[in-house]
Amino acid sequence: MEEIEIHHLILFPLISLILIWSISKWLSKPTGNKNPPPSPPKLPVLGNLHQLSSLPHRSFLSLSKKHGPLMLLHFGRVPVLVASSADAAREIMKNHDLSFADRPLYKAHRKILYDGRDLVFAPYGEYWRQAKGSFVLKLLSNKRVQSFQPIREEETANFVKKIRESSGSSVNLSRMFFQFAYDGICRSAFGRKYGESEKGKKFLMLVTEMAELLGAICIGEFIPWLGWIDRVRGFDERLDEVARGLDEILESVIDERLEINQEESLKEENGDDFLDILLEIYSDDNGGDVSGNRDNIKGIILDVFGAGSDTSAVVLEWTMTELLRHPTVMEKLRRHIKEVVKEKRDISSDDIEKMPYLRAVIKETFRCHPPFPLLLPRVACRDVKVKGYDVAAGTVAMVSFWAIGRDPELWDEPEKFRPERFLNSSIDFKGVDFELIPFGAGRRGCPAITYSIASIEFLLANLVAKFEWKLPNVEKGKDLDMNESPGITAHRVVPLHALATMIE
Ligand code: HEM
Repeated sequence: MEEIEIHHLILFPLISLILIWSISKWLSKPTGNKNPPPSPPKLPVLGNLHQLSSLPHRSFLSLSKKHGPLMLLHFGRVPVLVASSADAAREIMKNHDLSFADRPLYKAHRKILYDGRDLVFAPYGEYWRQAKGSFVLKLLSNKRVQSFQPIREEETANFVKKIRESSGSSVNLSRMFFQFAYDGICRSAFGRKYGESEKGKKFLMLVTEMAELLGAICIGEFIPWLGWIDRVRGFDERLDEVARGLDEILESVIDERLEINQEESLKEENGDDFLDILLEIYSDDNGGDVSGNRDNIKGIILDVFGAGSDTSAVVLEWTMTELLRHPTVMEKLRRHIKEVVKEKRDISSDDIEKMPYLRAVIKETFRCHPPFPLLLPRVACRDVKVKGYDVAAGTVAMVSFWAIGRDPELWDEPEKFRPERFLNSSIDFKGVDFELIPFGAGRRGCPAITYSIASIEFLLANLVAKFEWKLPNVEKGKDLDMNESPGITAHRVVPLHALATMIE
């Protein structure tokens, strides 16, 4: 009896080891590509996952220095093409845009974003085409962006008031920027802020969690037989909870709105926010009934919050960080704004158009601190040849704008924050110049450039023109912590605190 038990003790682990080794050999066998892009050596099962830190854009940059601007990694069983130069980005997002027009749809996206019935993660096809068309022409047309100017003005005035009231004491600018961006999105999407209500607080918490979950690495996605780890560590449960919580709130917001819209007089008062426009778009085919399209409406509203609030806050946070570290740039920007505004008390949106130095400061912030260091992933929907290399259908493509912004072949002294580099340059961030693509490019490019830039520039111009800014005592004399946090968007790891004094 004892002999048999000892036998089992040795035999079972041995067989398991042989099994794991064979499976890993099978999983990591070459894909049959004739001429794949250069790859760092990979481990069985893990592929190159062990070479990624919690900040993958930094790991990609150092790997690309060894393996080149177009390299093929493996996240478990998933091949991942990483582009780290403007030239390689152009190949993916322009020359082969159609071949890379899909996005990977992981478990988190499927659960939270209604199986990709949003826009950001919608599979490329007819549904995506229609949703993108509506987004560009109806939700975010130039006319619509202009119609939001009163919201921008009010929210900026609220911000300025809060800073004035806390004059002389240190404020947490990172938190304030996030609230500012979230309130602006809430008003554009729902026509009102839900901020102080129970529903509002819960929604904000869930939206924050959603961003975290959508950016998290879920091991089962790359190594399916390790999927149980996601269950054991509670990831799957959190996904279910967040998806359920968001859905309940959005359902109640839609019901409320449908009720209000039945009362014609109240509908007028409410005006056309994103929700009204989406209800109109998605009821066209059904003679006023949206019941079959509720998931599309909810998915797109979640895109607006997911893609909209965090990103603008990150740009504001890093721009103020760099201005505080570079007082001469801050002073030059202040003089520039004053020259345009002259003796007027209030800055108008027309004034902003005449401030090229403000635009240059924001471009330089994008270059140094892109909100999405790796943009958003794409997927090859067919086999494709990129710069002579064979890339198989199903390969995930990641464009490292983080690396492009630091490329010494493109930028003189890339490590320096110098907005002047954009003053006599035609380089813009609209997706044509691949040196500067914080909003991506091509058919899956961001549809909200004008909308985002309008509120970012308006707030910044006001903050710089109306206040003198300083770092709190504790930060003086030592440089700020410039590290970014892990996750899909790159926040400051340490929130930015600053002191403001009103300029009379
Ligand atoms: C500073 C602010 C923002 C930045 C830096 C940014 C950046 C990006 C990037 C990098 C992409 C992927 C592009 C690609 O694959 O080529 C994207 C897509 C997208 N963004 Fe933005 N975004 C911002 C604000 C917003 C806002 C405010 C909204 C909504 C109101 C929004 C909605 C979207 C949508 C719907 C897509 C998906 C487009 C598609 O897949 O066809 N973004 N954004």
